[in-house]
Amino acid sequence: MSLPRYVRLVEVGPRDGLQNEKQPIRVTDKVRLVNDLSAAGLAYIEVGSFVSPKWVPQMAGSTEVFAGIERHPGVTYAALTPNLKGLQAAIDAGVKEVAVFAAASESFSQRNINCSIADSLLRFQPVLEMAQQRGIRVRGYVSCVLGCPYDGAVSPHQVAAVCRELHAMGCHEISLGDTIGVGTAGGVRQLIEVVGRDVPRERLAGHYHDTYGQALANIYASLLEGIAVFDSSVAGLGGCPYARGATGNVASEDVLYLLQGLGIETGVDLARLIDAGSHISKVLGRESASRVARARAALR
Ligand SMILES: CC(C)(COP(=O)([O-])OP(=O)([O-])OC[C@H]1O[C@@H](n2cnc3c(N)ncnc32)[C@H](O)[C@@H]1OP(=O)([O-])[O-])[C@@H](O)C(=O)NCCC(=O)NCCSC(=O)C[C@@](C)(O)CC(=O)[O-]
Repeated sequence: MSLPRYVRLVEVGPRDGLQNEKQPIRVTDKVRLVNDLSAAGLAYIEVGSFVSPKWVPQMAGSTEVFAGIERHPGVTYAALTPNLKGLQAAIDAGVKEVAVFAAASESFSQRNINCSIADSLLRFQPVLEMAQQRGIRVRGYVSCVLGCPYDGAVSPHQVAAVCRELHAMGCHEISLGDTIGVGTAGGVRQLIEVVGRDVPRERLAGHYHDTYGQALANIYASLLEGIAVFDSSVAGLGGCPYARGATGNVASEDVLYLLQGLGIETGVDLARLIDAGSHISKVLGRESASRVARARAALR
């Protein structure tokens, strides 16, 4: 299969990246990050999530973040909403695209959203219905598509079953989450081959954490399988609060460098993206996890 000419990058740094931070991060710093990312040309930014503050305290200020950001035409500013309460808060904050999040493994589902996979799908049904009535698009996530921190191996058929349900419910896109970054290129190709029988490949996205250093290889493998949407996190921010030892998503700068090398368009400016990552890394008091950002910094 030939490579796509254009790839859409879904920037998840402000949400997936920051949700795991223990230190308080000011709303103004989160707002600055989102604005820097849209200035860099990212057309899809996951700004925050409307979840229980007892479960993920760092996302508690999402309403304030949405109120503070500049909203540019053509840019999607999205949020996670696990239930109707979350959706209502997102609507009140003027959010136009939300995401529901399921898992392919039972234990992760219980730890992350306190219910079974089947119950989570039942809970998402009214979220999808209300969102559709309000003209809000819904993305679906499936976690642990290549392995679970509690249950171990996860079969592609388990993943396909959850993806099929989310797609049938009306999710316009399903993001395949390698939550603990254990996947390899071979496993990714097999996964897409199986899931692609139930959900068209143009409706799938890759969401790869870099815990085992495989994320870029997994993206390349996905490109070869016809996937053209990837989630990534500026400066490689992140980790998952319900997956011990998980690192951040693959760094957006590194993905962009890969795609530029393949001649694939994204609309994102690498220098401005590196600046955005450098600023938030300073705020957090640590070095960027992006290899490209570090290499460029060493040249200065
Ligand atoms: C789903 C629940 C709420 C169930 O949690 P629960 O305790 O079963 O829910 P509940 O309905 O019994 O409510 C308990 C309390 O939470 C409140 N509550 C209930 N809902 C909300 C809401 N939306 N916003 C704010 N508050 C809420 C509710 O009002 C109540 O408050 P109380 O009466 O005790 O004061 C909880 O488990 C939760 O919030 N989980 C979120 C976990 C999370 O955000 N994880 C990270 C995102 S997933 C991820 O990162 C993976 C991904 C997507 O990136 C892909 C990958 O890499 O795998």
